[in-house]
Amino acid sequence: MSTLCEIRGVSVTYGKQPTPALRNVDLDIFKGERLAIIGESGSGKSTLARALAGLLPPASKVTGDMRWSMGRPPQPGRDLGFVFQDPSSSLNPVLTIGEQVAEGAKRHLGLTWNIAYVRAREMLEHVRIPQAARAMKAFPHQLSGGQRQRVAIAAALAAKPGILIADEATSALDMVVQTEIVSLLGELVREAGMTLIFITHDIALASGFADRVAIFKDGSLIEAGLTGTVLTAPGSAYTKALIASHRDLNTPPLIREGAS
Ligand SMILES: Nc1ncnc2c1ncn2[C@@H]1O[C@H](COP(=O)(O)OP(=O)(O)OP(=O)(O)O)[C@@H](O)[C@H]1O
Repeated sequence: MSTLCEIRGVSVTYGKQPTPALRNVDLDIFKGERLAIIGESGSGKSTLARALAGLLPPASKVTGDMRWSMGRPPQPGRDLGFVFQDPSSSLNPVLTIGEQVAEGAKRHLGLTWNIAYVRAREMLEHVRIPQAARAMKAFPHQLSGGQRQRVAIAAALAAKPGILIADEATSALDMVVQTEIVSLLGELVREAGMTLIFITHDIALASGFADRVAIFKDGSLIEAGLTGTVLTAPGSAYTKALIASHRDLNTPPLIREGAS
């Protein structure tokens, strides 16, 4: 696989904060992979996502290099789609579902409203919103949380970006809907050949579908590698503890006997 982005020595400090939120991170992101960024709350996962998307607040200080294969940072919305934990934060409450999904396609692909509207409906069908034609005319509050997240995914993908960042995109959903959305995301990125950066605090969820995992703690990258390798032979006591904390009676094993 070729490299999409080489992150080298990247540190991020917000405003006047005394300590950096991200410290000296070295990580490669490969084209077309599903990479899970895993860590507990405050470990710097969202900071890394915002740094990759160029969406850090203006007062933050970034040092180090992010070398993109296309020779420039991706343009949010066009080259890179973002799905957040709370779809309400990315969906406009006073626009219909159809208008907001069409908006990205219109703006970034230069489509007319009519064509963008057709594309929006195709996208809603693609993310399996029931009765897509009807949903086009609905407002966000008229849909369930899982359906709103499907709409947010459709909006993020409307301009056909090559990269999708899902930042705790399923954390607010119940287990069944969470599993459906994760498998939908996996399927969509695979068929479009996109790169997925999946940010989560849940190592069990990530282990189900990520090609590689990167474990963060207190702003530092602890280790990164193929999912099976990191889970079967973790290189740090912290990763071992994270894995162990998921081995309880309510959680299925991360690695099944005999799985490769
Ligand atoms: N805009 C901001 N201004 C100041 N500090 C911030 C800002 N955003 C995040 N931080 C701090 O940076 C550190 C890393 O936060 P970040 O949101 O990246 O972690 P995270 O792993 O994504 O956690 P969570 O899952 O809770 O969002 C935390 O200490 C947080 O308080």
